[in-house]
Amino acid sequence: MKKIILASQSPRRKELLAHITSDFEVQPADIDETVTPGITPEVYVTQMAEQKAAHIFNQYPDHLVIGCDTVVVMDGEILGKPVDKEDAKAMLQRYSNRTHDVLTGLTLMSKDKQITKLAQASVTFYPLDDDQINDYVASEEPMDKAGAYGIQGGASIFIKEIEGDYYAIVGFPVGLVNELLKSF
Ligand SMILES: Cc1cn([C@H]2C[C@H](O)[C@@H](COP(=O)(O)OP(=O)(O)OP(=O)(O)O)O2)c(=O)[nH]c1=O
Repeated sequence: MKKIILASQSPRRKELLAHITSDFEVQPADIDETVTPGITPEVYVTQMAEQKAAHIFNQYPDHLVIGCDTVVVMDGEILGKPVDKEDAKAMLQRYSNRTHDVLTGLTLMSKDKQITKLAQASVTFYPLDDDQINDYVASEEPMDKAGAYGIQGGASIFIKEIEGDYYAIVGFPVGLVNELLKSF
């Protein structure tokens, strides 16, 4: 198999890819992640994954590049990383006692082949009160995460139910990546 490059700055993605192989490099892809008005969440995450992969593939055309992008979708609205703590609080208030979706777009790109897939999950939160939200936001954990929470961390106690791929929520659908790599 070709040498793998993970086009990501995310420590979670690196840790999860290491369950498949230790033989890979990491090269973060700095792309414009502005949301075009009217774009659907599905198109947005898959386009972002493709653009991250393409950005690094253009520099390393002999490698197999993996790009991912994760967003939360609430009432049809795309929620990325919070811009500040107030934004994080507002997002968490919206999840209280409700269900939202998390989408991860995934692209595998090499000279011979390109595959893009969508992985997703529905997540239901318990009711959250202001103290819980304030404490969680004060921990800083929400700030580098899509939708302002980390299911694998402090937000684990907020979760009532999950349907779908847990690893799509964490940002790297590792089982799906493993399956797709078999055809490269
Ligand atoms: C909802 C959720 C998101 N996240 C993370 C996964 C992603 O790292 C991040 C979503 O932001 P992304 O923009 O998808 O990724 P990133 O900026 O962290 O890394 P890169 O673009 O370089 O690949 O949110 C969690 O870790 N846990 C969660 O429960």
